[in-house]
Amino acid sequence: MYRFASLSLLTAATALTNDKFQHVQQPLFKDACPSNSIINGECQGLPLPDASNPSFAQNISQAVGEAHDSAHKAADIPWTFWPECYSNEKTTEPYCVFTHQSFAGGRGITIIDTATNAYRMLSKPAFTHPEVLNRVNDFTSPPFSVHEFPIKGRGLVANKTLHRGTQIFASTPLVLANPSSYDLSASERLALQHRGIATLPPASQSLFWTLLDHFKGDAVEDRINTNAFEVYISSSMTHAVLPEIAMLNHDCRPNAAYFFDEETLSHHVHATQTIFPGEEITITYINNERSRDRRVKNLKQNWGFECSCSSCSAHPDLVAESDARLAQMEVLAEKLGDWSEESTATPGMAETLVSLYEQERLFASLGAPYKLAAEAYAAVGDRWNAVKYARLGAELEVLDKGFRDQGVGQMRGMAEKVEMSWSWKKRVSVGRGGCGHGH
Ligand SMILES: C[S@@+](CC[C@H](N)C(=O)[O-])C[C@H]1O[C@@H](n2cnc3c(N)ncnc32)[C@H](O)[C@@H]1O
Repeated sequence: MYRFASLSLLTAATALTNDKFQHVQQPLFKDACPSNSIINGECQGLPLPDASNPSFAQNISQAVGEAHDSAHKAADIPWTFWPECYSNEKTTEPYCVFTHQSFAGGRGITIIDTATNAYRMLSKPAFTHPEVLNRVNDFTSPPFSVHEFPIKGRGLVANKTLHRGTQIFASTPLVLANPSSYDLSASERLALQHRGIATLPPASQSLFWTLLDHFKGDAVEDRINTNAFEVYISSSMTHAVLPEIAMLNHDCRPNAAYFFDEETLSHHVHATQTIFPGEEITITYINNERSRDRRVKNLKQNWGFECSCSSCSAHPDLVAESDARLAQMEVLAEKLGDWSEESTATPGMAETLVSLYEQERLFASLGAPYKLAAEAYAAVGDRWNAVKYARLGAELEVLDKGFRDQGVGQMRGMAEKVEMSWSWKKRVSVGRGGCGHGH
């Protein structure tokens, strides 16, 4: 019997308090009181940061309450708790834990990163213009319910019809953790992670503890590793834990796509095809334009699970047909991407490529073949088909790459003024037949 529950009704595990994690670092400034730490004649134990060039004391562990008081007393610290920081000979800058409890209307965020990166994030509209998050983290009437599946565990199931382009939800991360913090010793890294979770607002801590811990290692680190997504902020890759999107299971033929918007620090999930009530909403964790064996291996190696989606578990005869189509797609994409004089690419090839994606049910990935088709038609001067595919390409790519993506902008520009696009009549020449309709 399947069990349905709304996301907000998920049982929350008891949040760990910071006390549960015993940290044994000795304070470096044990008996000293730095001159800029004396407030109202009282020593705060840690030097105050200069907001424009913050430098926090390292390798000191304060109790959570103490860290809160220190941050509260300091006039120029934007964080709710005084950051705990560690460094060693491998790190170029200390790694700290920065928690901001009022971020995103009180959902809070904890950032495990260098002060340089954390303050860079702090300058994003997500912090400076909180109203940009007004429509984010709204789960009052979600278009899905949580459902327990055999083998793969919990997943999200649509409770109403979702059409292509419908936003399913948008949310901000609870944790942003720079993977370079692995340069710290395990005890220091875990100290930052545990402090990060223990200092989130209680409701967000509870959400964190509902997450799956696939690898059964340290309770916090395991939940981060099982559920984190790689995102880029100011060109720097970091791991984002988003508890709602972490409920979405993988499918090699997904019906939803997501992107991370680094300005608003928010993750957006949209339907890429019609999803009917009762259908599971799925995303992909990997590149699906690979053979079945490569996909299965990738999921096992990087995510640690045996893929149970329909295209992973299909009959070997069907797998062979699918793999043959995927191989044909690779050849066609390569030919269409050849802009040399010797290129044999035609709009017909682009139509075949689009059709192969559809036959493979790779609807969420159609943006790429649409773009190639738009360029192939533009290259022979076929305005209307070029515009048709440029619009379709922009529409789908935006769901996967975001509103600010350069490629999306290019497709929009092409749909607007195809004659100005770089590929316009690129494959029309006397030597190529010159009739304006390709080969
Ligand atoms: C981000 S979580 C997804 C939510 C998870 N099912 C839960 O109960 O919290 C990723 C984990 O879900 C499971 N999973 C996701 N997609 C799967 C699939 N297609 N087949 C088998 N297991 C899957 C794996 O255990 C994987 O490590």
